[in-house]
Amino acid sequence: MSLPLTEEQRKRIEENRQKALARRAEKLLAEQHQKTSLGTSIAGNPSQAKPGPSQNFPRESCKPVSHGVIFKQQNPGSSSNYDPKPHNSHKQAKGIWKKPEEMTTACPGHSPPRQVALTGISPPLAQSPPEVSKQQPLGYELGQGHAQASIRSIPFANPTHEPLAKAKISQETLARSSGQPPRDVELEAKTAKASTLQQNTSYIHSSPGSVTPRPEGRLQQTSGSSLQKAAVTQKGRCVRKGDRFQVLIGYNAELLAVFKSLPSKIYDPDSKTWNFSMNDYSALMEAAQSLPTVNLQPLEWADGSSESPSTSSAGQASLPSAPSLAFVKGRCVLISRACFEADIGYSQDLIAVFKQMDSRRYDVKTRKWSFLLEEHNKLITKARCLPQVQLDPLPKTLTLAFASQLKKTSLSLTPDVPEADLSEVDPKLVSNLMPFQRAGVNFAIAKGGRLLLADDMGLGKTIQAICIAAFYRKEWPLLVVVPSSVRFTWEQAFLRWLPSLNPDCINVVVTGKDRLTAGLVNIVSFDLLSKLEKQLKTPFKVVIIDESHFLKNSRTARCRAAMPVLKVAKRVILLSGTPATSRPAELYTQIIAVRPTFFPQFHAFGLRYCDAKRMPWGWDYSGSSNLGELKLLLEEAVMLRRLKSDVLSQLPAKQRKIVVVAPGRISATARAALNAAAKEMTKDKTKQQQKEALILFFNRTAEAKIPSVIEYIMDLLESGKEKFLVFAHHKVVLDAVTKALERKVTEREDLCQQFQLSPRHAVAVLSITAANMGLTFSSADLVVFAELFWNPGVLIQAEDRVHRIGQTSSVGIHYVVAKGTADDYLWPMIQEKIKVLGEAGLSETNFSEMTEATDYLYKDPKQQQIYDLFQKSFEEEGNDMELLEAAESFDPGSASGTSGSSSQDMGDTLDESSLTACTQKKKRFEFFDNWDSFTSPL
Ligand SMILES: Nc1ncnc2c1ncn2[C@@H]1O[C@H](COP(=O)(O)OP(=O)(O)OP(=O)(O)O)[C@@H](O)[C@H]1O
Repeated sequence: MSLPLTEEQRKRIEENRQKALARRAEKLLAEQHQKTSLGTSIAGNPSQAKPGPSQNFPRESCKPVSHGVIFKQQNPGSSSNYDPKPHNSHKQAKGIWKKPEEMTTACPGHSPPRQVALTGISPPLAQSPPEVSKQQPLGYELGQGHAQASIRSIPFANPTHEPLAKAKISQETLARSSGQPPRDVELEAKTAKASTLQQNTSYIHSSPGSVTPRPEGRLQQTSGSSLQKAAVTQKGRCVRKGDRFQVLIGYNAELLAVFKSLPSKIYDPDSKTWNFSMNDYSALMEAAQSLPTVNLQPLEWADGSSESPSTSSAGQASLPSAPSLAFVKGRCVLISRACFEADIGYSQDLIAVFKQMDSRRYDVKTRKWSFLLEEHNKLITKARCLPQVQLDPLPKTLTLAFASQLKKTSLSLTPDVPEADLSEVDPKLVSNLMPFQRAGVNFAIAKGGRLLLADDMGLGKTIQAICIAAFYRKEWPLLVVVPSSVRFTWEQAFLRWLPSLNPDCINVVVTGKDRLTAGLVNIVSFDLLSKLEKQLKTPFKVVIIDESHFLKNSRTARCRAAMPVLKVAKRVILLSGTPATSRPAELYTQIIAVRPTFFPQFHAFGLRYCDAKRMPWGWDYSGSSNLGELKLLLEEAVMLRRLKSDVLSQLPAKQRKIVVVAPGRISATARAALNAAAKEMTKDKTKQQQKEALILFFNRTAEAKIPSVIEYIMDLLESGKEKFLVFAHHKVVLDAVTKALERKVTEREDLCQQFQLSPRHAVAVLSITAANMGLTFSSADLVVFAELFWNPGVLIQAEDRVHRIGQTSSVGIHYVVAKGTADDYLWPMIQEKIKVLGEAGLSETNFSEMTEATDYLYKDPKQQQIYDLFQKSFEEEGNDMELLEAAESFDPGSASGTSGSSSQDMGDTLDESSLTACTQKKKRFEFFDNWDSFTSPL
């Protein structure tokens, strides 16, 4: 418990205080003489008075960045606020600050900081606009003085709250510039004295006249050294209180007057303490420093560091004669293509500099100043002349990326992209490009063939990538790195869009023994690339990476294999609908793959965009910060992203895609079984025997496709496809997919770490025949058919579970087909039937025009025989049920492979009323793992 002061002690305190005040008044007077003579010339600085061309400022350019989310922000709150974390620490930032190359300019028009401060009609709060200054109750100058400046506290607008004796001349100078009358220093000194003696002020007093300091504010008896702040100093400290801070200190009348003058003051009668918003922090610390009887420790941060050495108790030791060491630091942040803002605390000197910028603009809401990029270097040069201010410039990467804006050569809000000359590219491809796809190709070519094409799913990244690569055809051989399950789909796309390309020139790498450079177009999976990369003697000049977010983790074998290839390539075309699924750190490898000179060190990127935090175990880069700026940088120099909603008018309602799965995934046993079944069909047999052979072939197809189907679904999940339906009709396929997804759900926690899978993932596994009607899944926009069905009407009905009223997006429909299986016959049969229906005006759908493999039809006579058998068998009345039953009961383990126990009700379609029952119906209708998310969009 603290003891009350004795009469003797109080007398001595008051004497010391009076002495200190007198010394300060003297010093201020002497100093102010000096200031007035220097300050007058600067006061007339015309740049300050004129409003500046801020009206010319492109308004929209300062709009916050909106659509096109490329990742989900983890801690959005951290992005815009002043960030006192390690990277901003005084020590570290100072290192940057002192860099010789950044100090080259000899500070044109350099004037001592105190002069700038005196001329500025700065508002009392860091980010207040000039107009506000007159209304603010706190009128003292928050000096950023250096060694000669000494204390420059200027009187309060409200004299009853003046905590300090004021220097008359300083006062006059400020009053002149702010249009206020000069004040009387002596009178104010008296007022200050009176206010100090107001012992009945209710603060943390227990009784009038007796100070009962809190433990933190225990009165101290000092040694009386001349270097000490005052004979008796009241110690206190600032502590965080939510987004505000609280001051823990004993009673001090002067400090109390300061408290009362701060706009954000709140007194908490319970704790008997005052708290303030962070906006008032610098002002309070500044004022507290100039009080000889107060020793206020700055806020402590989580890492135990103080905010600024200037506000440490050591910094106060030499008061009152020592200068204020207050230090404000902050950084420039890009807010649009054309402008940046200063994210920094209050400094009157700095505001004076801001006011010298012609393009200055003040945002009353954010309380931040912003400027055109062309004034960036000017502002930084001037700010560097202020010893108490550290305003970090935009990172070099940004100044390089926005060089044209910095040099004032372009102020447009969107980059100008010239039309590329595509006369050398196959006309079939060029004429089929949708307008936005053409714009994508133009963008890529304007960027020298290096970009991350991050269009939404299904917008045709493949056709654009092929077109971009074809533009650089003279630089081929081309390397295309893709997820394993889509290697053959890419082959089909090249065949479709580049008829000029000889099919033999396409090399799809299927095993670790194949050559990576055998073709003019070489298509390889990520995993095989890591095995074969050593084969590369001469580098590929043109490289496409599909699903480039597979490279997001630099420690994976995929990434380690691909990055060196990309580093030496001249053209790098990255494709991904989801370049990052959860955090900006995932973008780093893709950014440097496109622009190797950007952020050569990950740490610098992490500090700026990943909210990097130092932890006991190292740095944590899992957060996010400055996302608006990151988006601007990406859009300017790295990435092009359009959402479906942006280009919906150009898209068909349904986009069908045939996914040709790898024949290599079909096991030797399954292949043998398939071949045997196919042979049976061509033998001269009875109708019934032929039908049985067909059923067997059909069933073996299902079995053979299982690994490829599962691989494709897993790739979709890893590619960030969040919600989709999978249709199949063989029980074995439904079971296998269900099982694989169940495993995935169980493994989710591991997978979340491995692939950063979204918790929003939801997959519905449905039987084509049991769930093709009556249900609505319009919150999904992707349907995968793991198997084909001979009746296109049933397929279209199944497609329409997603494509129906309520669906506002274009729907992607992927048909998984495997060469050398029943799909070879089913697919052409479906196309044929659709065509007939279309001609009769019964169907609007044209499968063949909408899909890659238009020539997916085998014309050898034996195959024609099988095809005819398919047509016959599947068209005959009553055969549907027989085939379905066979599909349901197919047991791959059984010798014949044609039958098992015909168990469940087949072919029954579902309506809404039976929905609940169906969700229970195992193997027919499975959801992974969020049924509700399909019916009510997330
Ligand atoms: N201009 C076009 N003309 C005809 N078909 C097109 C065109 N653009 C895209 N398509 C078709 O749309 C479907 C989807 O295209 P693609 O697979 O390239 O999309 P994507 O952007 O790569 O999607 P994802 O991210 O899902 O892989 C394909 O079947 C493709 O052939």
